[in-house]
Amino acid sequence: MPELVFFSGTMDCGKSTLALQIGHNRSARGLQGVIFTRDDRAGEGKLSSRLGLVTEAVEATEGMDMYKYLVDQLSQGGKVDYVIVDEAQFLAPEQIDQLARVVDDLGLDVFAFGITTDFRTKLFPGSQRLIELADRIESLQVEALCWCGARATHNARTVGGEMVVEGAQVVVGDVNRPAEEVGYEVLCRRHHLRRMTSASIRAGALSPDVLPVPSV
Ligand SMILES: Nc1ncnc2c1ncn2[C@@H]1O[C@H](COP(=O)(O)OP(=O)(O)O)[C@@H](O)[C@H]1O
Ligand SMILES: Cc1cn([C@H]2C[C@H](O)[C@@H](COP(=O)(O)O)O2)c(=O)[nH]c1=O
Repeated sequence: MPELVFFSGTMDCGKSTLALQIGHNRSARGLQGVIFTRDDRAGEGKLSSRLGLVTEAVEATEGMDMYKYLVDQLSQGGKVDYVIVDEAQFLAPEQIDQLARVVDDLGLDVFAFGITTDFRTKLFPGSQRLIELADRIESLQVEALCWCGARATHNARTVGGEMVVEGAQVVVGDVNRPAEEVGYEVLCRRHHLRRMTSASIRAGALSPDVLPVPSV
């Protein structure tokens, strides 16, 4: 049975890498996929992983009918065996509905990848709809870690190392950016709720929340 699968996790947990691996393994067996993405850091029409791999993709622009796009491909004689969607959190809920129709009416597997919540711990509309409609939700096995060593579950936005909790929901960016830039850091819930980033911990020096460092 074809499925709509949502691979979700924090930033930097390997979602795009897995998307590329799934595409590679299928194309190695002669299957042809359509890869969609939206607002990838590498630029329009790219799906990129921090491991250095990048592939061409179809930019899922605002208002694009993804079901119609695939029907058009098929009716023009194109071969489509599966669909990959990266940065799926940025899609509109209607586009997730279109992806569900791709599974149900066109019989194609759809593998969607995205972060669940934004820097304020609120669901992205696209992710919310995926949680509502997906046949399966998968957490990635390689877990990103908070500075304290616990599993990172939330995404923080930082400016000058300080966590911010106000601003636009969508600001394309990356982890490990220079302090003066807008950046992101993955944190455990405890430290997200306390607004404790790695930079604020360094600035605050000794804190009971910092892992003990063994003396050499
Ligand atoms: N230099 C590196 N060596 C090994 N693994 C790395 C390196 N840089 C990044 N990674 C791996 O890549 C992961 C991020 O992959 P990526 O697919 O870009 O994440 P996501 O799409 O979830 O944001 C990191 O969690 C880490 O496991
Ligand atoms: C938390 C959060 C993230 N974003 C942006 C930042 C990145 O461009 C992407 C996530 O990409 P990744 O491959 O999963 O690292 O989302 C945002 O716009 N708003 C946010 O709140």
